[in-house]
Amino acid sequence: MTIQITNHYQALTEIDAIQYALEKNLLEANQDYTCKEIGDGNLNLVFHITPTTGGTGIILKQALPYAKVVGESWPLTLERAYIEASALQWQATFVPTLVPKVFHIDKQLAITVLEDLSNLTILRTGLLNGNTYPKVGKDIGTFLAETLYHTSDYALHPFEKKKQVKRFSNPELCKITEDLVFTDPFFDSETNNFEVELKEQVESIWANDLLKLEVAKLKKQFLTETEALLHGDLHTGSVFVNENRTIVIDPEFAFYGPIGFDIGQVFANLLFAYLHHPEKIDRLQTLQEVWETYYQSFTDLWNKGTEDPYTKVEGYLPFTLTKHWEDALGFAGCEAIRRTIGLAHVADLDSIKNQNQRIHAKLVSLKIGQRLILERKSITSIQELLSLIHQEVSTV
Ligand SMILES: Nc1ncnc2c1ncn2[C@@H]1O[C@H](COP(=O)(O)OP(=O)(O)O)[C@@H](O)[C@H]1O
Ligand SMILES: CSC[C@H]1O[C@H](OP(=O)(O)O)[C@H](O)[C@@H]1O
Repeated sequence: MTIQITNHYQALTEIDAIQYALEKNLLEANQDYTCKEIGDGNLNLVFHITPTTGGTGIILKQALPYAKVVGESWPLTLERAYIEASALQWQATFVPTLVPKVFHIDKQLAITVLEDLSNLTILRTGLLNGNTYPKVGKDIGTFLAETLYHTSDYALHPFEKKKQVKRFSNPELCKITEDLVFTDPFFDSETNNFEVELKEQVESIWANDLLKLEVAKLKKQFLTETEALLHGDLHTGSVFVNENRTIVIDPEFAFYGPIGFDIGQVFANLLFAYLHHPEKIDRLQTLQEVWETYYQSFTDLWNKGTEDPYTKVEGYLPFTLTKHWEDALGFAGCEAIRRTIGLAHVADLDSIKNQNQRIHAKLVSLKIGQRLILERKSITSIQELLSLIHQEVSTV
């Protein structure tokens, strides 16, 4: 079967993907290739095309016009593919070694052709398998500081910043987060999914108006603040690693939002890695390194000079970093709760085979999630955060 390369969208097959890449001169013509669809995410097709003789190939990622995890009943804009590719290209200007190379973009077919990273491991998988990655905390901290600072009002002229806010308007993907992270888990919604053993705890969340008021405030921030271009879905399944390299992939949820959202998602997903392997304290050391690197790198970028004269005013930098910290804790709390009882779970918790241990880990996640939301303004240091985590792991 061959595909006509037209302006009309069609979802590719594995054979189509090879032909497409050959026609676009993305592969050498005088070789044979094999192609496998390897997408394990919730939304897209990911084709891995390699020479039949072996070795590195290319990745062809194509958005489907619906959410793959649910099916055609959940239509989804194809424009997200272009947002993802554009975010990767912009991020590459700040952190070229921390994002995959983009070889080709096709807006009509919602295709992005990317560097093949299959010799690396998805961070979530590597951590679940018991591996440790000494560089990853610093690399993610650097990624966060560089991408968030350089796309913010601190670094950009206000005209340029507002142009970028428009360019990265991503309402359909934001709506997924608004529903799945901030709303559904806090109400008795159909999308929720949790074990019966969690019911009592879940119902106490649904009945807790004080908690819901704080989540409402966090959701409002997500809806309205345009601090920087966020990755928007920065969990450990969005990071490739080996001992030497860290590569952040999959920014299809990119949009202008509150800086603490990206940081908080990283915090929560490292917490899940720790809850899976509570004997592996390095997961929390990584979390600490993410924050400390972020703090130092953001400070250095700020001190080098910014667009806004107010950034020279004493107290403004600590005020800003305190806001990022408090927001990160609150957003981490929402992520902890939604990945435990909402629609999209994480393998870190779901794959714990022993039933008692799994339920314990999930109860801890729910408890920590609630405390981070409620106490985000009174947890003032990384040490306090780590003590809170240790306390909950040993007492629930
Ligand atoms: N550049 C790449 N190199 C190798 N494998 C990749 C690459 N990008 C994605 N993958 C594989 O495809 C999977 C899904 O990719 P991802 O971008 O997370 O898709 P989705 O947007 O559907 O979540 C990843 O978990 C990884 O296994
Ligand atoms: C219906 S999308 C659910 C969920 O999936 C996205 O994550 P992934 O990167 O695994 O595709 C995102 O976190 C959404 O909230």
